[in-house]
Amino acid sequence: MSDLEVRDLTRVFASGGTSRRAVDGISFTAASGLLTGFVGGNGAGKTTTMRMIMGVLAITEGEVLFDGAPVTRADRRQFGYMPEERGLYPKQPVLDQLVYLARLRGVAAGAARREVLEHLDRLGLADRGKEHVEKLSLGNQQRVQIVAALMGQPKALVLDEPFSGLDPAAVDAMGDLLREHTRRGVPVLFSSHQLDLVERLCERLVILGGGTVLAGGTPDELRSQGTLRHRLVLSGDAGFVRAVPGVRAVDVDGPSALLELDDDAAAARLLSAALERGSVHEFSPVRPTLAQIYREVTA
Ligand SMILES: Nc1ncnc2c1ncn2[C@@H]1O[C@H](COP(=O)(O)OP(=O)(O)OP(=O)(O)O)[C@@H](O)[C@H]1O
Repeated sequence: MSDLEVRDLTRVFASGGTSRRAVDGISFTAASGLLTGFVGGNGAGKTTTMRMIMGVLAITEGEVLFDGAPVTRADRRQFGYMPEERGLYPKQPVLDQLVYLARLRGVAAGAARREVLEHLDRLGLADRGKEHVEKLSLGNQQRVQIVAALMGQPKALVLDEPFSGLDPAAVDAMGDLLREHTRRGVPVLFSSHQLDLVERLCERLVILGGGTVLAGGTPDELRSQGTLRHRLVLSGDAGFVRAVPGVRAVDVDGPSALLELDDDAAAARLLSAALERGSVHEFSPVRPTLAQIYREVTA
């Protein structure tokens, strides 16, 4: 079991006499064999954290552990990394670059070629190997970047926005590929702004805001911390709910309303007011979505 762990990690950027704590004492674990989603608004500190994990940016304070020990340069060479700035050579053929990268990770020549061709095929790029990277569409360049990070059976994956710009078929292919790595026991940490996708794929989540960890856990754990809402569906118009004490209308649309209730007494008031006006078709709790949790913790 090789967890990737960050402990009290801090990065301060100093310039022109001012300093800014872009990452401020964060701790979390990307556990072995699990997909951990790293989410947070623009400027939350995700890229800075990933760069410190990979050693491309110096750590101001704190540490990164791999398999329980401080991460070494040799460990990092075995990590698959997809940096925000990407970094393939635009004027070189796709296949040559990927084989070269796989060889750098210690894969023998024949095996490297086979591995690259298989991955290109799975991401729908089987016939593009001879093309220069710059000739590909942005989405296809992104696919090539993904292949670059996955070569050579990496021991951990750190992927900055790997899903951005991918079409739904590529998202599915990518999800399947990442699962194959978690099945080998590899920790996978990836950042994303697509909460629906994170909710669908991840076993764990870390929500970052202003350089600190705002919340973390499994999607179910996070949902259970969120505000429970109720859906009310009536025979007539539901607009009256706005005037019921202890009831907050999140959304009212004709006979249907999504509500937050202060307590049981508010629920009782709401139901009796509804029944006075006609029949109640539905009154049920609504599980919070990850998007709702995200809005609550980052508010
Ligand atoms: N080299 C740098 N010098 C100074 N400030 C920086 C530098 N790199 C990042 N920052 C600042 O650190 C903060 C965190 O940025 P970071 O790129 O880590 O956020 P992010 O969560 O990845 O955002 P996004 O979702 O927009 O990519 C921002 O305020 C950013 O301006």
